[in-house]
Parts: sequence; structure tokens; C-alpha cells
Amino acid sequence: MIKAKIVGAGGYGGVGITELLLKHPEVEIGCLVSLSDTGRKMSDVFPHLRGFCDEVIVSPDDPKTRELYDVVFYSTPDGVGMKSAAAELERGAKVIDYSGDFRFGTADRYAEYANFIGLDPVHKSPELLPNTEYGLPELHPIDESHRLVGNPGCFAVSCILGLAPAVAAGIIDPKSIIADCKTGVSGAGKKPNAAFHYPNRYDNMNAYRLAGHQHTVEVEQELSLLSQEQVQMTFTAQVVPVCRGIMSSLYASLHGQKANEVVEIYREYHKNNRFVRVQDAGTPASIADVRGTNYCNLTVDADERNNRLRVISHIDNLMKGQAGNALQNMNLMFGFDSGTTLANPGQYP
Ligand SMILES: NC(=O)C1=CN([C@@H]2O[C@H](COP(=O)(O)OP(=O)(O)OC[C@H]3O[C@@H](n4cnc5c(N)ncnc54)[C@H](OP(=O)(O)O)[C@@H]3O)[C@@H](O)[C@H]2O)C=CC1
Ligand SMILES: CC(=O)N[C@@H](CCC(=O)OP(=O)(O)O)C(=O)O
Repeated sequence: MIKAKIVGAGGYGGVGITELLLKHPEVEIGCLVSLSDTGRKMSDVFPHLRGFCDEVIVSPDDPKTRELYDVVFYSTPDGVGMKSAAAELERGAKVIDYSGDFRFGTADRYAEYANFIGLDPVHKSPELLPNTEYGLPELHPIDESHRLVGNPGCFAVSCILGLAPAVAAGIIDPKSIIADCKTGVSGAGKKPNAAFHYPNRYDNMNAYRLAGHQHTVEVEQELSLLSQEQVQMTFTAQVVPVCRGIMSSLYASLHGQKANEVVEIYREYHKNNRFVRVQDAGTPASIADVRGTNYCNLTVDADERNNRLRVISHIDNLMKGQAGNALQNMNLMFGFDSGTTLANPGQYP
């Protein structure tokens, strides 16, 4: 049995990993840390956990936080994990951070990301960066040797899994990619603000951060590793009035392949990726098929009239886009089966 600490337990990613770990046969939740929910039982903050997780949430400076936990999840905004992950690693813990803090392997790459989104470009623990892994196990095998993982961004997961086969096979022009991505409201986290007030969200939708969304950097980074050329894309994030789910519509210019050939390339690329399901355009698909699951469903197609790839990628932003993927990483980092507590079909409708 391993012990877990969850920092940011009071937020969506924190409750998400709590729900999953409560069902995990090899993990016990040892410590829940947050800011404004300090002193409250987890089940008072999230009543559906009553009787399942009545642990009291502690503040980041509580002595309990300094005990040794085998795994520490940072479900916190950018800039939190990078300040205390080194101490966790020194104590002997393994660390999985959900933010952008450990998605880049050098201080320069981190600075590029931070500058792109207007954060302080100086990483607080640059010495850790050579040992971090970009935590998308479908592209970067994760195993027991890994001690620090930067869990990817939610849109990034949907785009990278949906474009990697085409980029790796060289069947598209890597400068022609368009990612048109829609997310549910939970993507913005739990803290209320005016833009996410009910009247602004209900019966409404909008594109945002057109000047530069933070996930552009990691998608281009990861796809460029698979390509002979630097990948550049046009990325449009949109928020739509659903609670959880991402639908990314991905387009690029093909070099003449037919739809059935493209589907075969995708099936071959993802054949060992248990959480990626490839289907052709004849099969209906929606976010309802992945809600509450760790699956990424890819509908793969070619518009043969215009010689264009079209892939529709569906994930649950809080699962494969966040806590589910984090648990997949944890399973691999501790030598458990990657699907422990994750290999289930969710609930429908
Ligand atoms: N929501 C999504 O779809 C996805 C989010 N992410 C990333 O996951 C991370 C968490 O996101 P999400 O769950 O949506 O966010 P939430 O805002 O729902 O949760 C963040 C939590 O972190 C707590 N927190 C903030 N600073 C600290 C600190 N210094 N020490 C301890 N706890 C702290 C907050 O406490 P308090 O509320 O009291 O301030 C809150 O409980 C972010 O990095 C986000 O960008 C990644 C993929 C998808
Ligand atoms: C609706 C909304 O605001 N969604 C968030 C998704 C959060 C996320 O994935 O956070 P990271 O940057 O840590 O990956 C966004 O677009 O920023």
C-alpha cells in the first residue's frame, strides 16, 4: 500500500484524484492540502464523499504535510509545485504536477512557455527540469524510474493524441494544422469569477485567449518531436455550456491519402494505447461517450475533395485531460497496471 498527498484537494483536480484513489486497491490517501478549505472535512466541501473521505484538509504549513508520502499530486495553479517539489523529492516522494511547472525539460523551454502566457519566466527549481517527464504515456513511456512528471494540459492531450499518428507518419503538412477546440466550463477550475458566472455561461459560448493559449507551446513541442520539421498550428480555444468534456476538431493538409488509409495509420499508431479508441467517420461520437472515463476517442476521416485530414478528438477534461491521466502516470510510476481503477466505461447518459 502506498500513501498519497494531494495538494489543491479543494479544487476539481483534487477531488478528481481523490475519487479515483478511494477506489484504488494499492493507495491510501494520507494528506489533503488546500488554502481556503483548510480545517474542513473533505466530505463537507464535497458532500458526495461523505463516508468515503472524511479526512480534514490541512494548510500547506501544517506539520502533517512534511511527513513522507510515496506520491504527491499537485493539483494547483502554475507556480505552486515548482516551489516545493524539490523538498518532496528529497524526502523520497514521487511527484505528479498538473500545471505547466514541469511540462518542459529545460529552463529555456519553460521561459518560452512562461513568456508566451505572461508568467515570470524564471523557473524556481530549474535543477529539477532535466529529470521531469512530459506525462503523456502514449508518447513518453513512464515507468518506475520516473520520480517527477508534468501532467499535460487538457486541450494538449486531445490535440496531441489526435495529431500524433498523422505527424509521425508524415502524411500532413506540419505547418497546416488547425485545432478548433471546445471545452466544458469545469476547465476553468472551481474558483468563481465574473466570466464564469452562470448568466455568462448558460446559453452562451465564446473563443478565448486568441493571442496565445498556453497549450499551444506544449502541443507544438510534442508534435515537433515526431516530425522532420517544426510543427506550427493555429489553435482556437472555446468554452461551451457543458460541465465536463473537450471536443477538438483537428484539420491539416494531407499529401493525398484516402480516408481508409488514414484510419489504418491511426489504428496502427494507437494499437497499444489502451485509453485511445480510433473509429472511422461512420460511427457517431460525442463527449457523452467519454464522460467520467480516461478514454480519448478519435474519429478519423479525410475530406478527399479538399485533401484534408479531419480528426475529432473527445476526452473528459477532468479525466484523460487531468486527474485520470495523472492516475495513469502514477500507476506506471509505481509498477501497477496502468488501468487500475481507470479501465471502466464511465456512466451513460
Ligand atoms: N480544470 C481542468 O480541466 C484542467 C486543469 N488543469 C490544471 O490543473 C491544476 C488544477 O486545476 P483545477 O482543479 O481546475 O483548479 P481549481 O481552481 O479547481 O483547484 C485548484 C486548487 O488549488 C488550491 N491551491 C492554490 N494554491 C495553493 C497552494 N499554494 N497550496 C495549496 N493549495 C493551493 C486552490 O485552493 P483555493 O481554492 O483555496 O485557492 C484550489 O483548491 C491547474 O494547474 C490547472 O491549470 C489541467 C488540465 C485540465
Ligand atoms: C475554460 C478554461 O479556462 N479552460 C482552461 C483549461 C485549464 C488547463 O488545462 O490548465 P493548464 O494550463 O494547467 O493545462 C484553459 O483554457 O486555460
